[in-house]
Amino acid sequence: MSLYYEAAAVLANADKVGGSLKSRLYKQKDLKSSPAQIFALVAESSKWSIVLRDVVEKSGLLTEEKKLTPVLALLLAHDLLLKNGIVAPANHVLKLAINRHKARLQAEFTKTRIRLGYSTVAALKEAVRDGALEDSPENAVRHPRWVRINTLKTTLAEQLATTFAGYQKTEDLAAILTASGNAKILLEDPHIPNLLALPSKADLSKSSAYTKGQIIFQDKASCFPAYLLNASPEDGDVVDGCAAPGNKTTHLAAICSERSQLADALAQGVVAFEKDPARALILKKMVKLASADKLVSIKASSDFLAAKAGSNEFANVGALLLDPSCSGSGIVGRDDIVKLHLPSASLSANTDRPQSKGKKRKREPEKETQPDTDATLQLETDDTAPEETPLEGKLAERLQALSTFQRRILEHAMRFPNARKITYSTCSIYFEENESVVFNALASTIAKERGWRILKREDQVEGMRNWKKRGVWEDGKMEDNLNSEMKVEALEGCIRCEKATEDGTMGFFVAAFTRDGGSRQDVLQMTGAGDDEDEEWNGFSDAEIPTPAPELMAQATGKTRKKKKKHMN
Ligand SMILES: C[S@@+](CC[C@H](N)C(=O)[O-])C[C@H]1O[C@@H](n2cnc3c(N)ncnc32)[C@H](O)[C@@H]1O
Repeated sequence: MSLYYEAAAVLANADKVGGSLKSRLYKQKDLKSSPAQIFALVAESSKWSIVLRDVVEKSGLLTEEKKLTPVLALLLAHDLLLKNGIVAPANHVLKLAINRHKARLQAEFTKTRIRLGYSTVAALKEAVRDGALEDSPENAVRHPRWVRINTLKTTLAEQLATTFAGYQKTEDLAAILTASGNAKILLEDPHIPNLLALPSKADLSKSSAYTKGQIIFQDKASCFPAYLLNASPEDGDVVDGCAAPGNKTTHLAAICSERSQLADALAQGVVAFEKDPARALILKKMVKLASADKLVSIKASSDFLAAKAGSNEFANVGALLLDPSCSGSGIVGRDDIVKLHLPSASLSANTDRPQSKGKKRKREPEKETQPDTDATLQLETDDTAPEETPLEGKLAERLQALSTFQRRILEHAMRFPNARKITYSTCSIYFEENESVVFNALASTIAKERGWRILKREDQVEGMRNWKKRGVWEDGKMEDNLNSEMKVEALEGCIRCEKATEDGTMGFFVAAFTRDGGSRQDVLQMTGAGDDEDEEWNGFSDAEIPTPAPELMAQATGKTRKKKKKHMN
């Protein structure tokens, strides 16, 4: 076997040896290539994969060379474009395949380099070496610094005239993505009101607007749920079921406050549940810093699943935002992993990536050498523990536990008798935690009894309606006895964000649910059955709860502000 086939097989974990890249390599006794050579190829290709993915896709290589898998294409493109060529005899099938596309690949490589803003190959190499293109917190190219203007304390106009005075406005996110950290350039987001994009290295943490809670660092995708929920004064109170550290809670409060001012109505209350006591403290600080404590009532150390939906306490709840614990797979990755951004055959040549609108993800026949159905293949480089369970097995079990919990949360929200709006979101890229939870919840007894349905794209607030990336379907992940028209409509209603793309977002998923009003008496009668079912739930492992981003913790644990009077209506 050639170096490339061997590397692809190790990545695919075809022999099911499990463990990290290094342990997989050193357990293979019959490798023709040296483990060090394979390791170097994989590690180097992984660093370049964010660039090479686009090059391979745009070249049309995968469409034309059916023998190549995404992993093989990436490894070969790496050696062809960045090394001294393919390590294989002249008539080797892989060498012949990649060499047929040499000119096109080189041209696409040049175009990608220029698009990324590097005038020379040496400059691009330096950026790749420094990890400047990766979707890490240090990312200089793919992830802007998103800044939400906290309208509970200030206005966009005020901030543009003060904190951002002298900044040049652009409508081109690419300009933000490629700007240096100290460039005074900003973009007013076209989808989310009161949201700005700045260069990723822009440091506003010492600005008075930040320390006063007038601006909040919040990823664009994370602003989708509160905006999509679109709660208005006539909806009554709003529940945030899984609230800490509180970004979405304070966003909700800001939206509710604005709407009530516009409607000249009393602002509705926001009830924020947080099960974890330590995180509830962070939530309290965040809410106070944002001056949301006038609207938000915090249920600290409270399990949302234990809330009696039919009780008088929640009789005025008309909308719920659910952002439960998830795998966090959409969040920026760790440093001790090799991460290959895989090209997709379906996105090859002349298609914008990624495009998933209501379509099945393509599974190529070479599935064997493509171990991960996601666009990114991640693998630890080193084993820190002697455990050797295959990663895929662990992941599948974890996803199963998470999706069961997430579905419980969502179905519990559907029991609130006067609720008419729900959003469900995760910062996960996995179908199991996203579309699968949505479809399973829609098929539940409670959803059918109460008439819950997905909020159609055409009925969503403008910015969300205009967002292009929608739900995806993955074959074989759940029973598919769905009416195809409804399935397409539901997927179209779901919203996805991908990380490390030109959109500048983290990996994220959100869907909204709605239902028409029924008689209040009817729905109250139904509530009893639902509450019994809730009691079976025995909680969820805290180990699954992702920790908040350091910047959030810093903001939350900063100086406390003067306490304002809290009230709920
Ligand atoms: C993904 S985080 C929420 C992030 C938050 N929405 C934000 O934007 O800042 C999930 C939170 O839900 C909490 N949680 C998990 N299960 C819960 C439950 N049953 N009831 C209340 N909170 C829960 C976790 O402790 C965690 O703080």
